[in-house]
Amino acid sequence: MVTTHGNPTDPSAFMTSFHSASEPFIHHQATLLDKLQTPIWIFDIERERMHYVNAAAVRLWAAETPQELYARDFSSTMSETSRQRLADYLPRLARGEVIDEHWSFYPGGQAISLHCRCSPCVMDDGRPGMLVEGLESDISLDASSLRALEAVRHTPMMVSVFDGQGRLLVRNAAALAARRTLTSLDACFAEHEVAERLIQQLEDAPRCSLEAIMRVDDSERWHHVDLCRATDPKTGLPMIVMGEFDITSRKTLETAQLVSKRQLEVVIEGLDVGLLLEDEQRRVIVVNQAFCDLFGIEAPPENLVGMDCREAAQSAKGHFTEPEGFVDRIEDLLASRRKQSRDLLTMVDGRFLERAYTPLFVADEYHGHLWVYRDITRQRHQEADWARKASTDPLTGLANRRSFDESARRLARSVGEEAIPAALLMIDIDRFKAINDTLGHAEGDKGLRLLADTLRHNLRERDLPCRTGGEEFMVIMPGMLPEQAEATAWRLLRQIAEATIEAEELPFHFTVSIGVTCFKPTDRSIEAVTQRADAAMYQAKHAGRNRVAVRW
Ligand SMILES: Nc1nc2c(ncn2[C@@H]2O[C@H](COP(=O)(O)OP(=O)(O)OP(=O)(O)O)[C@@H](O)[C@H]2O)c(=O)[nH]1
Repeated sequence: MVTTHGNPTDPSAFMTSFHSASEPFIHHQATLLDKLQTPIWIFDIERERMHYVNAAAVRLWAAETPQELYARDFSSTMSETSRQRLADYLPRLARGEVIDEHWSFYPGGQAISLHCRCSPCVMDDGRPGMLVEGLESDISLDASSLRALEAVRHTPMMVSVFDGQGRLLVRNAAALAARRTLTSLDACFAEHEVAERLIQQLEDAPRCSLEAIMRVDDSERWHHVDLCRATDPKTGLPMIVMGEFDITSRKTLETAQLVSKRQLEVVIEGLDVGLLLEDEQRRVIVVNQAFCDLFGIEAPPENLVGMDCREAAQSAKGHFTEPEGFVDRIEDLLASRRKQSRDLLTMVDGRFLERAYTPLFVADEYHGHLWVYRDITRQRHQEADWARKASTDPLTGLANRRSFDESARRLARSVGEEAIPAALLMIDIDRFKAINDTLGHAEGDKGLRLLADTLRHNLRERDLPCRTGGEEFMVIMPGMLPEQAEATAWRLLRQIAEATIEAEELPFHFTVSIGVTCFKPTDRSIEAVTQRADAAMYQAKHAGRNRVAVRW
């Protein structure tokens, strides 16, 4: 009927012996197999059918006769894990491998764990079959032990058992699937000497756990590894039981998080803005070096983590020109919570800080707030410089036409609203063309600068002298009554006439004509007042120059 061969690595030899055997001898062999106490059977894995079963094996399935088992449809009763195990066997048996594993049987409710040696064989129709010998029969286990055994067998955790020296004794399906070939504990670890260290460690402690890079069939993976010391119940020899599960995805995620956290720290440290992150209790979560530098804090930023920001604000308020305003504004912003905002802070040492407040919400839940402080002193100075340049005449340094227009408009408005007096002078150099033509343009410029200096040094602080055209100047005089304005005009006229310009060839003098007027509440525009000043100035020109004329 069926024959197995002695050398499982050579299935063809088995076929030869089968065909050369005589019928009676085979029959005799079958009878002999029934006499054995060792359960033996041949299973057709592909069809999930029993192909042969000896008398000792029949009882494992609680059957009365072999025929009963030959007729049985195992596919309907077989568990998915058992089917998977058998499917794994197929290629291994085809390679001629002999597989030693435990299987559980439940004849009549009794639990039996049997050490099965599974060898390849060829069945009558030439297809591959699996010959099983139950090597240790009748190991009766109580139900809970068996359940534990089954759990170990089917768990996705990789369970391997080694002897005291780390040589592999047995392992479950998951451990087998991870590493097809394995002989020692040492071969499990990617790093050398880890196994040796762990074996030593287990001499002092009953168990240990670690996360390690492990070698599996095709690659290296991160595993969580639990090792414990045990004793073989049969031999009394020490054993090491290792349980492993794959944590590669978690480790990859952790590494990515670690990298991005570090990157974030580097970015925060690299920022030249002071950054302070507070939690909802107003405790420091993150602060950078730039923040410490801005406030002259000598301690390293990490020392500030956990600090109470309310107290810190109180002790920092002295840095600001408006200390109470600094603290009150913080409280206002925190009370508003949802609004982002920017403030300008002026420091007592002359610096300007811009402070940005950003409340932090995660999924609509308030998680504290971020303060970003930026030193904008240079920017402010630059802006002031640009503004000054935009409103200053480069030759004389006096306010230019644009600045004159703005100031005159402002003054005209307040004269209209508050009825305060204000005067305007228009000053024009007499016969300036002749100066340019005879002495040259550069000498003419000296005359313009001298006139500017004379105005700058002989007017009140609140008066605004402007160069509004080539050789035309205006003076805005807030609070000045008409007669005072006229007197001032005559004084200036004399001072200008007396001034000497140190020219290259010969020192020279020049005179000016001045028109005087005042701002009136009835003026509809600044053009109205400038036209009056202009008319007065031309009046002075026509009257012979070097004089003051008024037009009220
Ligand atoms: N050097 C110099 N001359 C200027 C500048 N801007 C205007 N001028 C000159 O100022 C002169 C103005 O001449 P005019 O408008 O004819 O009047 P004026 O010669 O002063 O005679 P009156 O105003 O009638 O007394 C012109 O020669 C211009 O070239 C400047 O920035 N520098």
